[in-house]
Amino acid sequence: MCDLPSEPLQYTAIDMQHRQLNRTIAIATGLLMCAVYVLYTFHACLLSGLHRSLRQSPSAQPAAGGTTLAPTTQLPHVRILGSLVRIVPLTVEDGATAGKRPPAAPLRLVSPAATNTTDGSPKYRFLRQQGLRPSRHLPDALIIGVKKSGTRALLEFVRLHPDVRAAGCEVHFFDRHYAKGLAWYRHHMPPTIEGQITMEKTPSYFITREAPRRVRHMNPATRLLVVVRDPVTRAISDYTQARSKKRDMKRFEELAFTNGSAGGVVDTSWGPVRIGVYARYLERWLEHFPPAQLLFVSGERLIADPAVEIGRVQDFLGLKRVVNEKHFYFNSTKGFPCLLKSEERSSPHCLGKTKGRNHPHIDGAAIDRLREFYRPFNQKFYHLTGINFGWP
Ligand SMILES: Nc1ncnc2c1ncn2[C@@H]1O[C@H](COP(=O)(O)OS(=O)(=O)O)[C@@H](OP(=O)(O)O)[C@H]1O
Repeated sequence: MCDLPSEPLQYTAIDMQHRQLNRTIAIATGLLMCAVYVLYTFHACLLSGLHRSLRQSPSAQPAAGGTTLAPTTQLPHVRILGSLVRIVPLTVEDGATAGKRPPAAPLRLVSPAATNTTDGSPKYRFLRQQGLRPSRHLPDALIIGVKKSGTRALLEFVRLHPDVRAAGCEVHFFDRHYAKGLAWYRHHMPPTIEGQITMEKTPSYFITREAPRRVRHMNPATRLLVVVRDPVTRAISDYTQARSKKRDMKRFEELAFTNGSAGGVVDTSWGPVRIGVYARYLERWLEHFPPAQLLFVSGERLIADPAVEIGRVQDFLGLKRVVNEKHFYFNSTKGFPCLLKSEERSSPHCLGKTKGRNHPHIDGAAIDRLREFYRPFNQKFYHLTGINFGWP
């Protein structure tokens, strides 16, 4: 056990009293600060609640309607296709609540021939919420042909334009389904909003005898796009497609010439050969449409320089040049221009595998003979169109 001096013992007792006092003061200060904080928070809540109820009071509501949305005048406006559009929050669903909204003025003058879409996809719901009423219209422009010349590429490229909407598949109205009537045809068109043009492509229209008259009957102002390609490569492409469906097909040379070889007469009754006599079909179209209503697109240039051809197409359709070289890249594996993105896909992609097939080897003499056969028809076609396509 150790002995401690008495003075140090006395000092420790005083020190403990001081410490006790300090602790009491610290606790009291803490309590005071808490009380001040609680009072402040309560006050702030009270003020913001008052402010909210003032904003929701009837005098602050828009005159028409009585919607729970912010007053109409406070909604942001944006310009879409040259029209001022009120932006309504997307969270408001169609139905009872939306029905209370003040009616938005339709921006499209819907023609009596148009059918309102019932498409419930988010895109159209969004447009309806903006007061835009998408509706289906008969085509303003048609890609009428020519089969295997690049018609799909042309359609996919031109529909990159935001003001173009196109039927995805070939509708075959003017050749196979004409009896079903224009209402049937219109129903196959995509919904559009004001300022957008409707397009469709069916390459067999070009060679359908009744098609020019029927298209004119639908609308004499219809713009017609014709993609053309060297008729010899077109014939081989046509044959390649047919052969892909029928494995035991005869060789190209056997079908293209009456005696089965290049030494014989060109068999113009065979579809792949006959279709390449473009001038013959064009003359029929020119009986019903003025030349200014037709645009001829080079299938070769559509591959070599798609932006240039699409530039011409946009001008012809009266569209701003939006689709340009920035939309394309050349895919060296495929050997064709492909798209960086499209309406359907946001990643780079090429046309399907049925476009840009490998062609079978065709005897050189057969090709020469076919070139010779087409030459006068090509000249006539150049004369009718005023364009020298430069086919060999
Ligand atoms: N970018 C691009 N990608 C792939 N293919 C392209 C492209 N541009 C033009 N082409 C050429 O289009 C040819 C097919 O023509 P169509 O689309 O008119 O064919 S169809 O009539 O609709 O069946 C197709 O013919 P084939 O090469 O014989 O397959 C192509 O040569």
